[in-house]
Amino acid sequence: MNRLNKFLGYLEEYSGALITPGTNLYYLTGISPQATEERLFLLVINKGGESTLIAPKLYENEVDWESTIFWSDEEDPYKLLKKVLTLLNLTSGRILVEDTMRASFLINIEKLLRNYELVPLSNVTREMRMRKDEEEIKLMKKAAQIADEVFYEMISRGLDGKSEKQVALEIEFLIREKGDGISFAPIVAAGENAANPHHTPSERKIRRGDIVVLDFGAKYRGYCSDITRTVAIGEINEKLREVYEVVREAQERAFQTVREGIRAREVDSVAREYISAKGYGEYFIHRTGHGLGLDVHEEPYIGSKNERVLERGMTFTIEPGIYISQLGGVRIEDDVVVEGKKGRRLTNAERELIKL
Ligand SMILES: CSCC[C@H](N)C(=O)N1CCC[C@H]1C(=O)O
Repeated sequence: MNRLNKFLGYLEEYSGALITPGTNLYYLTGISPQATEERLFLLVINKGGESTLIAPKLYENEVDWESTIFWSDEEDPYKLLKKVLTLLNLTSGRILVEDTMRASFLINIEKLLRNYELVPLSNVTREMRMRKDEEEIKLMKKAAQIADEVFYEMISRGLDGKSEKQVALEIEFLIREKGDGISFAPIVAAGENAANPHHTPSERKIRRGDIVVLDFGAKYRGYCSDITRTVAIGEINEKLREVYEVVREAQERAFQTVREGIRAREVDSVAREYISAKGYGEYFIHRTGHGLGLDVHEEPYIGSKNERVLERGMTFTIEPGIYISQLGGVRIEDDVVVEGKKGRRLTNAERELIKL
């Protein structure tokens, strides 16, 4: 059964859906147009499966959908939408709306949907997308392999003397060469900057004695990888060496607990309890991981409150970290898939501390 038909199966309590471009539209239809932020590009679908795509004329040669109305810059797309809603018998009820739809579109659309209750589309797609099939896992494995390769290429080139920004650019270039794009802007955080989990790469030069956090991911046919490795430039301070081993062991223990039937929060608590027992609990300031797929952050989140029971085919990261202001930080992250009684790592780059 194709994904759109499967989606229709979930629409019992809804009249239909309004879907703008993004990972849900791609997942359901394969349509993934670029640069649609400004002009309305909208798939309207009713629970019977009838649909019309309203798309800017700029995409005429690119988009191939059974029923499409192209609109030119001189036209008002909302007048077209009004007609389409009537044609598809979408006049009242509950309608699913893409969560990431721009407010400027939503404000205009709401005026046409006064009798509707708008419901986030993710209420349905979250459930569909959380369990990956074999084909999706193959694509994620490929995205993960690219991340591993880029890591090894970067450490063989060396980091000493380069700025964080330069390293981030090199990572991005390598990813774009090998895959389809980056999952997110690479994080390169050296020395004291490694204490900021989402550090923006700066002009700071990497030098001997630094610890360096490298966090990046590749996209392959839409699917993301996300890897973090922390390396040492020469000899690093003893405390950071200790912190590194605590994080490495916490990551390993959390990974070893992954299996079908366990709750997401239980994986989080294994990493968290270990780090706390070693005296660093207050420095582990984020969840242990997040689901990964077409989006770099999606369900299942591996956090202390998530009661979600893990199932075969779910994919997520395991990435505990310890961050100490003024000193630095360590994070080690792998992408993992649940395979029955155990998990399998999709990223496999060395986890022992690498000294460059
Ligand atoms: C999408 S930007 C952050 C990417 C990074 N790999 C990441 O997911 N995290 C870094 C700190 C924890 C974790 C997060 O939950 O943001």
